[in-house]
Amino acid sequence: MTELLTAAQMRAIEQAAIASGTVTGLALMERAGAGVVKAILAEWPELAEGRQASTGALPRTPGYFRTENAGRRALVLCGPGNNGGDGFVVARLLRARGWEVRVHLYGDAAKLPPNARANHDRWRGMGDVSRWAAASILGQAETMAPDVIVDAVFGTGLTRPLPPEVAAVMTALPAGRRVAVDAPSGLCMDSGRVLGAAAVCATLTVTFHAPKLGHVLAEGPFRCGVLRLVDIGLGPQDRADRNAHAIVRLEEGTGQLFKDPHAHKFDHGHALILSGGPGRGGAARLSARAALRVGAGLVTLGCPPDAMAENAARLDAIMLRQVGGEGLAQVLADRRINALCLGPGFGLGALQARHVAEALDSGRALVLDADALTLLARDAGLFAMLHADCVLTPHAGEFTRLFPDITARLAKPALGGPAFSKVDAARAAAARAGCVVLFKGPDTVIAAPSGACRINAAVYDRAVPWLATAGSGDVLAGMITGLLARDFGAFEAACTGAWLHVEAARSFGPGLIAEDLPEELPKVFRGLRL
Ligand SMILES: NC(=O)C1=CN([C@@H]2O[C@H](COP(=O)(O)OP(=O)(O)OC[C@H]3O[C@@H](n4cnc5c(N)ncnc54)[C@H](OP(=O)(O)O)[C@@H]3O)[C@@H](O)[C@H]2O)[C@@H](O)CC1
Ligand SMILES: [K+]
Repeated sequence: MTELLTAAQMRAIEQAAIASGTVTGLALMERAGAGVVKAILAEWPELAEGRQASTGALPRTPGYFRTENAGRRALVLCGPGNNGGDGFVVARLLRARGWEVRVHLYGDAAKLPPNARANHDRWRGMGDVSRWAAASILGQAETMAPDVIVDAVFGTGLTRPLPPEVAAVMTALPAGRRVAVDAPSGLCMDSGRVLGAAAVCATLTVTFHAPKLGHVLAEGPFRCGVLRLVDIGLGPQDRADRNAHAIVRLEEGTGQLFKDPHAHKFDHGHALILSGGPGRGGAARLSARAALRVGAGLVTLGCPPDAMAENAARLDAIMLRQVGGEGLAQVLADRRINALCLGPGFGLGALQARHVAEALDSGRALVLDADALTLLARDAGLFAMLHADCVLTPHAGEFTRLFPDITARLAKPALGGPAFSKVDAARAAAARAGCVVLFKGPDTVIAAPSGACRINAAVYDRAVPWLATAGSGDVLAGMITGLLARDFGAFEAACTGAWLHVEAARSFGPGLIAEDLPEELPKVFRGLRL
């Protein structure tokens, strides 16, 4: 499973590898720069040919420079750290392919760190380095009409907003192929947030060894454009941090979705979904359908007496039970009911609050979504009843209601790195609630009170904008409830449910409505060869 690293973890990995003597910092930098050039040519294969190649009029280039890319032009912007060092490598390798390359340095060459300085000096044997001047860089970007602009100003070492003279350039770069080395300058790699107000909008970002949190969180995907990962030879043994909970993983697994062919339906659990009153049952029915499709052995919808007729007319495989003022005790006397879902279309009255309290008191595994989250936010007593087998599934608005102080930290302008991130927010919320928190979005973050954390990233080629549709959250709550019924632990149920939810949406494609999601699960399962 892919690990998402913080900038500090990446630095520790590099330092450990260098300290072990297996590789030098200079070799890593060379591989990084070479990886960027390779990624550029893979992304835009037309650049591997000279501009005039089709006319046969290739200009002659002196010395050992190859001419296959003659006429291609790059503007390389380097910064004061090792990201700049990568930029000098890129400049040299492009020049060696016959490109015309112009290099600008923000900072003082004499103060570059040793490896960056070495590559600066190697480049100086081939070409000039201009001092940073916003007007002249932008002028050159206009007149030179570069095929590629390389942003090697700041990478994982960014600690504060871009200086004004850098921001002036980075926010005014012409449209075209803008390649960010490791990170679009201005973007915090721990949070995906822009430090201050300015950052590059890249068309291609090439990063090394492992993606960083900032590539998938918040503004990261928008700023990075296409993300490519380059192996620079740091093996899996070069782990920064052996504390598993410090590592955030990208959710890409399927948990234990296989079913034992000899098992009985009761072996797959019995989920109870509570519904609201008449005319409000659609959301809970969606949840119930998702719980059944994800593999719960039995699913019962519980609803008030006056909603029985409506639900009876709409349900077949899903069983129906009346749950009214008498409370949940009678229903929960059936010990086979092992997972509950409260919230979708539920209502916000005193009776619903009592049902939430009873559900929590029962100690059963449960998902609290939608209205149940609002009830929790209103009542500290209810909130205090949360336990380790609960999953909260807030979207941003519900998260704010539940954890206003944590949202306030997330909303505060990010002026220094590492900036407070959605991962930090979800972890803080899970620790406070004492249960699993699934903080929704294209960058859904799932955190457990232990600190374990995964991101279900529906970004880049996994983006599913059509998942933002009415009822989609109800389906997610139902999928997680069904997995809880199947005896998944709360954290695994939330992670696997979130993953399946996106996979179902990807499988169906544009035009999706919430009803389609549960119906798409069989196809997703077939793809997994279950
Ligand atoms: N280590 C390795 O072996 C390898 C590293 N690799 C590459 O190195 C990159 C990380 O390098 P890095 O740590 O030197 O950080 P980088 O992003 O270049 O910037 C640091 C400099 O910027 C400065 N600075 C920060 N913010 C600023 C601001 N707003 N305004 C002005 N200045 C600011 C900061 O100064 P300071 O904060 O100390 O004052 C410092 O001088 C990584 O992204 C990858 O590309 C690869 O080659 C693989 C091998
Ligand atoms: K950069």
